[in-house]
Amino acid sequence: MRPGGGISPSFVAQQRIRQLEQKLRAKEERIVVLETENALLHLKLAEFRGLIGRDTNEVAQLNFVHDKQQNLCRSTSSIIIQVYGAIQRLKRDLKNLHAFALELSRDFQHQYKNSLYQVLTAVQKIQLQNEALQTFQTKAFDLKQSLQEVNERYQQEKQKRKILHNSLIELRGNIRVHCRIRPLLPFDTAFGHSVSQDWHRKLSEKVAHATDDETVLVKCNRPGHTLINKTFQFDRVYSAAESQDAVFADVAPLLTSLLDGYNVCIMAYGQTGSGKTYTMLGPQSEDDVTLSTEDEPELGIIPRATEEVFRLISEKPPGSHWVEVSVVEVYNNEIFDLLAKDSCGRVFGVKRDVITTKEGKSDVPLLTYETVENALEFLQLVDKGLQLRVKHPTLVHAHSSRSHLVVTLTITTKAVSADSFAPLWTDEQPSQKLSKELFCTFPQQMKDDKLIFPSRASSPAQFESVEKLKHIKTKLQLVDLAGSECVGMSGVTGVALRETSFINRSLSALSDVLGAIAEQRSHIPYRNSKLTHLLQDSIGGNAKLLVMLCISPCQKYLAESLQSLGFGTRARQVQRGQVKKRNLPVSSKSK
Ligand SMILES: Nc1ncnc2c1ncn2[C@@H]1O[C@H](COP(=O)(O)OP(=O)(O)OP(=O)(O)O)[C@@H](O)[C@H]1O
Repeated sequence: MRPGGGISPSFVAQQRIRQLEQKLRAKEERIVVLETENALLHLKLAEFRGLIGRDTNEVAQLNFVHDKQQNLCRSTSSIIIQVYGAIQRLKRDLKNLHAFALELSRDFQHQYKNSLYQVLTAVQKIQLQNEALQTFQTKAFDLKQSLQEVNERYQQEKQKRKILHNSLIELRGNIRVHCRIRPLLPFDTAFGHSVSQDWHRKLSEKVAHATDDETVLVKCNRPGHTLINKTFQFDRVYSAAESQDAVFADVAPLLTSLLDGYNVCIMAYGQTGSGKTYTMLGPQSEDDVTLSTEDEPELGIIPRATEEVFRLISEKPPGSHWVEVSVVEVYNNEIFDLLAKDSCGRVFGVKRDVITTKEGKSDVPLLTYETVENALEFLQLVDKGLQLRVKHPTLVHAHSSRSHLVVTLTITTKAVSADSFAPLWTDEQPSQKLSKELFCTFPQQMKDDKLIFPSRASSPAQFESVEKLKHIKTKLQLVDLAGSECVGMSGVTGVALRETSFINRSLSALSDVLGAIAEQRSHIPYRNSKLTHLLQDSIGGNAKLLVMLCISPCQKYLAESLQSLGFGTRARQVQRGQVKKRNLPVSSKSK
């Protein structure tokens, strides 16, 4: 301190120095502390560095792991994204599916309802139908019963019809004569130059007329004689205008008799060129004898009758009837089989003979019979036969048939036990129907011929053997006779004259047979000619004969026409007796 009390500068400086020194010491202490702390920190730093060194590895490892995890994370998240996408899609699909399922379910329910409704409607319908069915069944039963009654009545009526039909035919006569006057044709007016105009006119004049359905008027105006009108009565007379249809309409009922068990013969008689072949077969052209079904309205009796026979058979039980055909010509009193074939299958006329069997029937041994199923097959066969038929030109016309043509249809009917049919039509076997049919058709024969067997055939085989036992045969003989003529008119000489002589002789034998039948002579001279011998079963007491007289209308043929009308009148006088049905069943082999 400074005397006077004031503080010297040195003191202050000292003070200051001391303070500074104190500060310095404090700083140094602080430095020591800090250095210590620094050393400690270095230590710690070293320690930490060591630690850091270790941690760096760990960090590297961790980094590696981290990277890996990050990679994993990345791939996982892409998978997650994919899975998410898939889930989204799945969700969408599921949603669609659900919607679809809902739709389906709605549809199903709708359909189910519809089906249920339909089933219910169907059930209702079925119930209604069942009721209707029951009503129908009741009605059917009633109808069945009335049908049965109607059937029974039908059978009775059928029997009555047959009886009436046959009575009618019998009333008309078992030998019926029809007369057909053909139109005037160009060859009727063809004369040589030697004939004067006057004669020409006279000879062409029409002298035969149909005055009504049963009468022929002939104006006989012969030179040097007074005019006489002659009338002839027949069962039916056809004028020139009448068609083949009209002619056949009167023939057809005879065919019903054929299936009723009678032999039937239809023959055309008349002079050369009078229309016999036209009436029996139909028109035939110059060089073709073919029977054509195309020209139907013109077809003659033979094709029409065959058609009708097959139609009638079609109404019978199937297989109960069959038809065989033979075609023969009688030429110069010899029989020729026109269906016989040579080894190459060609047809050629083979001479045959006619005999009388033990049963008194006529038979032609070795004659060819062809089974036919229909009219067409028949026509084809007849056509073949016709190609062989002998024809020569005469003064009357160019295609005169010089032989008698006999076409025979043999109808065989199976005869079976009559007691083998059931009482009802329904549920019966065809064979039973057949036996019933046969019993209705041939009641008398089946009884007379003891075709009713003691007991019902118990097995089909037995029945079959029974069926094979008996056959009933009936014959339809269709005859186109050769022309009856005066030798002068036909203008023939030599071989042709001999033919004409044979023709006339056989026609005269036919007339004699009809005359003997008319006079009820005990002996009928069937065997006087091959023609009558051949036709024996179809003319006479047990058969129905239709003679179709064919007449040329003009004066030129007056003599021949009168001769034919005389023949017809004689045939018509044959006593009209009861005809017996054929009652002898014959074995199928005897032909
Ligand atoms: N009703 C008729 N209508 C039309 N033409 C007919 C008639 N009748 C016969 N004819 C014709 O007269 C000609 C002679 O007839 P057809 O050949 O049938 O006589 P035919 O009596 O059989 O003679 P033949 O005995 O000489 O064989 C034939 O051309 C035939 O077509």
